[in-house]
Amino acid sequence: MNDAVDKGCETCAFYNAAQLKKLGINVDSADFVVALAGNPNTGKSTVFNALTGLRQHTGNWAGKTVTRAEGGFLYSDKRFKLIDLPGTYSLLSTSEDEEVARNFILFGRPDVTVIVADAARLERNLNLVLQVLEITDKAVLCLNLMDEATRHGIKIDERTLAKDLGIPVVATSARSNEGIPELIQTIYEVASNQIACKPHRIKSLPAEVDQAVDELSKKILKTYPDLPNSRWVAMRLLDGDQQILNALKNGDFVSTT
Ligand SMILES: Nc1nc2c(ncn2[C@@H]2O[C@H](COP(=O)(O)OP(=O)(O)OP(=O)(O)O)[C@@H](O)[C@H]2O)c(=O)[nH]1
Ligand SMILES: [Mg+2]
Repeated sequence: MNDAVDKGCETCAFYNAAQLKKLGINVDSADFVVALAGNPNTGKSTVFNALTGLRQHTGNWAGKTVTRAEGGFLYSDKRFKLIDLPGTYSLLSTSEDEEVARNFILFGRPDVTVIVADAARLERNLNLVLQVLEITDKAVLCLNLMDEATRHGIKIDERTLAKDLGIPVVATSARSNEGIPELIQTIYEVASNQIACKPHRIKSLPAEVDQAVDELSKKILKTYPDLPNSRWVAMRLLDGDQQILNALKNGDFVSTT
């Protein structure tokens, strides 16, 4: 299909092309795949439109009633494919929307996941941010609706937030295009590994649970050595997550070169 596949390029989207195809995304013409996640009504589609302009189309996720929008943009000679995920408050897969969003981040392994958060209601948005960071290590927090936050007298220390979360934070007011050029530049830098993310992960588990997660995680890594989130997968298995169990059985975690 492409040279990159033959070379087994581990840094670009082609590496995972077959898995993405299974999820209904054709990445034949993309260098990087970017997912847009976030709580409902945080401006994901507005950010998506600002990034992709008219280069987009919509359909449904395979076998689901959930709509899917995908589009693209070109930056620094690289082609970015963007997927607008359904808005969710969590990734525990208790609804079709959550299942779609989680499966895409987990099995589609986008090069970058942009989490769009409402800057005026940051605290309630952080739950999803932390869940996404348990699954993927390449992410950008887009603090959208900054104009609304400012109007309410809310100030956010973006630097400290970025340091605490371990990922870059970009403030935007997507409706008026503010911050969008900075967001594009940051997506590019994370995709091309110029910015290294060190996402915050839960560390304070009770000792026994921690040990069980550790042991199971090591076993998972033996079978799937390139899995970036084996501890998260181990935690879900210990929690009796049937979907994750099935995914392990079906080999959905294998990157398909
Ligand atoms: N003031 C202001 N309004 C915004 C901004 N971004 C988006 N909006 C508005 O917020 C509303 C929701 O935006 P959407 O882009 O549909 O949000 P969404 O996250 O895609 O929503 P769902 O897909 O339903 O989860 C719309 O009325 C937008 O015009 C912004 O930066 N500032
Ligand atoms: Mg939307």
